[in-house]
Amino acid sequence: MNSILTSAQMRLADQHTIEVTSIASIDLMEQASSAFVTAVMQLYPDKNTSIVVCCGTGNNGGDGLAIARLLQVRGYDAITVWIARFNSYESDDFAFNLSRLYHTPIAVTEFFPADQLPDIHQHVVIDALLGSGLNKPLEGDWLRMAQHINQANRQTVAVDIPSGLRADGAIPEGEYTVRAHEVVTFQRPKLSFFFPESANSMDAFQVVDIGLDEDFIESLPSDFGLVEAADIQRIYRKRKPFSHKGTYGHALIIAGSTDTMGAALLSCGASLYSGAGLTSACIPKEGLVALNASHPEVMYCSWADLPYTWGSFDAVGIGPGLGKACDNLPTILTYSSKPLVVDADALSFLGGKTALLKQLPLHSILTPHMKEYDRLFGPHGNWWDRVQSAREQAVALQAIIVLKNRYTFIVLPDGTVRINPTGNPAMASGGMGDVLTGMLVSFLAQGYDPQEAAVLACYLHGAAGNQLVAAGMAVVPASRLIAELPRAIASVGI
Ligand SMILES: NC(=O)C1=CN([C@@H]2O[C@H](COP(=O)(O)OP(=O)(O)OC[C@H]3O[C@@H](n4cnc5c(N)ncnc54)[C@H](OP(=O)(O)O)[C@@H]3O)[C@@H](O)[C@H]2O)[C@H](O)CC1
Ligand SMILES: [K+]
Repeated sequence: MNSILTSAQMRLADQHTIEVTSIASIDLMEQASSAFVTAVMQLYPDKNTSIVVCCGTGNNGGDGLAIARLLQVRGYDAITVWIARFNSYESDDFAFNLSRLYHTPIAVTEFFPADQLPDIHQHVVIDALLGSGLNKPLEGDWLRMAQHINQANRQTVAVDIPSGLRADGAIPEGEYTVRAHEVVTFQRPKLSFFFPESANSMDAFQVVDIGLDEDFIESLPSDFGLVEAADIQRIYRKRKPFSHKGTYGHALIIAGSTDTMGAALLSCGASLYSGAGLTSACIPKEGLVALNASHPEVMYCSWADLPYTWGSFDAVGIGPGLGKACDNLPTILTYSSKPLVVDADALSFLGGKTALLKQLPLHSILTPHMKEYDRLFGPHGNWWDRVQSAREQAVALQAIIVLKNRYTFIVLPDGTVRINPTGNPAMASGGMGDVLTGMLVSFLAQGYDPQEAAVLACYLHGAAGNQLVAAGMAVVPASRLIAELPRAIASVGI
């Protein structure tokens, strides 16, 4: 897992690296700028590409100056530098890099408050106005400069972070930032990149290694970690020789109603294709023909039989398309406790029912999307507040809250958050949540502990979608995703 640092911690890592490795801060800036330039050269290999580097006067601007020089050294001839001299501040490394720039043929123009800004006719804008040192919203000349860059509508690449975007904390609605097509960020992604509000500021990001001390970074306490393929390799247990269906557990999906049987079928299919030894469906009887036709391997269990068969299940998922049958949830919670996944209608049913929420088995997995989350725990004005609230709720309920989004936040009972990196917009369609629920139940039934099951299911769900996109699919329907799950699992280990 890659821990994600606050901007204050990033500064610490910066200082620590300078002290321990005795690298001078100007050389660290050079390393960062060089890594940025390598990324830009891949994005725009044509050395005739005209580029304007817009610099502030702090270290983000210092990076910008070094980037301009290094681009020129590597053969890019159409480089222009703009400097925003909107206050008297200059960092030492900015000043040093400016003196170096004067030994190059690069044209430098300085802009002072209220100066008119010329049209941007270059193909690419490199945004090095403000970085992780941002401490207030853009206003005055800074705001005008950011608007000018955005209005030019050029390919924009931000250094470390789009100017005006905060690295962590709530992103207020309507906060103005430079809008970057690509962010080349240093050493670690910034926390705000994973929050939906950042979509106004950037399309994509890539992380470049600038040589900060990794051991030190990983030793810093962090509440947020980015799940990596290595975590999945560590969690996933290969199927054993001489194993049989009993080895991989019995999953029960309680889902579906007359009008929403599809949700139940998707969950059952996902459980099956994620490797549960047995999957049973507690669905209305009128769904049986469809169940047998779509997943003949899945067994049927009636509501009436549930109290008697309950002991045979290793994990239970409840909610997809369940509708009015959610009224049975309080009764189900009186049965012996089992690893439980609560989704969709069952989550809405639990909204405001604090006593019932507290009756959920320890380390149950709740899988709300934004609206379901707010129905459960009250409205939230932004994603930062929602995630902070989920951290409190996960601790209070000793539950795992899988807050679904482009980057799903897996909030653990100790209040820490794992961010899932996999998934893509081709997967943005109905039924994906039902698939995730089936996967979660399947992994619980197979004996993964709830935290492992949550990380594994979220990662492989997105990985399957990524595989289909890589294979040429522009849209990934949920039923197609199910069929891809075995291949996503195989990519971890057979
Ligand atoms: N470890 C690393 O990741 C490295 C990062 N590098 C680069 O350094 C920047 C961070 O540089 P820093 O000098 O700390 O800060 P900025 O350049 O982002 O900002 C400079 C000053 O700007 C002022 N400020 C803050 N907010 C605003 C605003 N809204 N409007 C105007 N001015 C603003 C603030 O000064 P004040 O006096 O106003 O408080 C800042 O100090 C990082 O992003 C990387 O690009 C290194 O190059 C390598 C190591
Ligand atoms: K920037």
